[in-house]
Amino acid sequence: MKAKDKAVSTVGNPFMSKWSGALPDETEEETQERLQELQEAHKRSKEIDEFLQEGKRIIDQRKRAVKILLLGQSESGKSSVLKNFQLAFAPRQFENERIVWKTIVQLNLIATIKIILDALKAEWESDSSLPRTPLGDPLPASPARNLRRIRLGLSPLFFIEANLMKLLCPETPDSRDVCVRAGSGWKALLSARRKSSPNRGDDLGRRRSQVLNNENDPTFVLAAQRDDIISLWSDARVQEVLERKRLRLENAPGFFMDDVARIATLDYVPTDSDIIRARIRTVGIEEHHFVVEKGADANSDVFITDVGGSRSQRASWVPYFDDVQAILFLAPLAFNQTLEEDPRVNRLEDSLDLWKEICQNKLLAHANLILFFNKKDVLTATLAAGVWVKKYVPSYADQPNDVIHVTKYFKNKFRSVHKHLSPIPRPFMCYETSAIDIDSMAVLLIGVRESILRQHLREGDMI
Ligand SMILES: Nc1nc2c(ncn2[C@@H]2O[C@H](COP(=O)(O)OP(=O)(O)OP(=O)(O)O)[C@@H](O)[C@H]2O)c(=O)[nH]1
Ligand SMILES: [Mg+2]
Repeated sequence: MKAKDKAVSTVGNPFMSKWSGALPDETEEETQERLQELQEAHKRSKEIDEFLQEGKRIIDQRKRAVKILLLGQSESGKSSVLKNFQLAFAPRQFENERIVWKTIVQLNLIATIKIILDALKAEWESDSSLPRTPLGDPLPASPARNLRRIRLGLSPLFFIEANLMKLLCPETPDSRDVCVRAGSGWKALLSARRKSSPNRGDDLGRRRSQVLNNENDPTFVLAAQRDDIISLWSDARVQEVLERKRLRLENAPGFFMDDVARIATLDYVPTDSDIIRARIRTVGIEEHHFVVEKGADANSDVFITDVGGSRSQRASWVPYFDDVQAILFLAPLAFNQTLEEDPRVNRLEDSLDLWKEICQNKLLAHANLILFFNKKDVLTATLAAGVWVKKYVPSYADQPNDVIHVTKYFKNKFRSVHKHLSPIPRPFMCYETSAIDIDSMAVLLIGVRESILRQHLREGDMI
């Protein structure tokens, strides 16, 4: 073959175009060989450039990654803040999980219905003082009979609930709340309900095929009993019983009784607000990763670790203190509430004690601590209902019983702990939040992420 037949292309290679001419004393064949080598060297150099570019991109992405640990007592709002993060930064991922939350909202609704029916049963069916019919029914029969009819109609729901709870929380199927063990694949389990069943032989596959079963779907029974549920909740006698028993269900997490007309339908799809308000107790520790989907920081990573906040779970937080840039500590200003796991302990006192432990923990000496005084809406409603802070916190004495003064009082307590117990000085960052206010949370979380990132980059001397 003649040398010019295999002439090497010089297009796109600056060296080649410069050196493509023949050198003195060089045969045409030698010229072509030299050009071939140059071409290969250029290709390798391009590959190295691309490799370095990719490496730089990955390092940049890592540098812009934000790692957050959510801490706080149970029901403080950690998982709700996590959902707000997802909604603000990864709305497509949030959208994909919408179907999962349908079942959780339904389970929350069923749990409340059960509480109401149990309260009524105790009130209306165990009254031995009521005269009885020859068949043993108490008289007057109408409320009790009506209640029994409603309960009968709803009874399939309780089987479904029990089945779902067994599948979702196999370790604590009798728990009052829906609780899910971190890493158990519960989202995959529920999202598969309306998809075809993947034929997996493992535990998740087996549980999936059980959940996939239409008999485990509360939608049909809820839709069929919708009117009864609505009339149950709007019945003045029912409200009177709940009031007398001090069952303030409206203030409980996962309360959806005011939304039954919308939720108990065949085509119900949870809204963003439903999802944020849905209650699931976290058991264990779950690490979440999502990629920012839009904006200047698109494609950067966010890692959020969510923990179970009840007292028995707090010892398991420690291994996660190692590799964290910032801690978001949730402290609801629930001055008049007690812990569910220990009703002798005031929630706010517990939050302050926990805050002390976190502030003085040497492993966390360099972590940014960001305090969220959460459930501000609940505080506002509690004070508006005329509940006096000094009744629960005597040291508050006769200071004004309004949101501004109460918040300031507790903020000062948390600030003082932070100042005196932090092993090394660090700024006190604190925000008043209501995790159910999605729009305000989005604005706040964008700012919080930005400030964590800036601090992280500054510490690493990267800006
Ligand atoms: N009204 C109101 N409800 C809130 C707020 N923040 C959270 N909640 C609700 O409170 C309940 C508990 O919130 P979660 O986020 O599950 O609490 P958590 O801290 O993750 O609790 P554990 O998983 O048990 O540790 C949920 O039903 C939330 O919707 C808030 O600011 N206002
Ligand atoms: Mg949680």
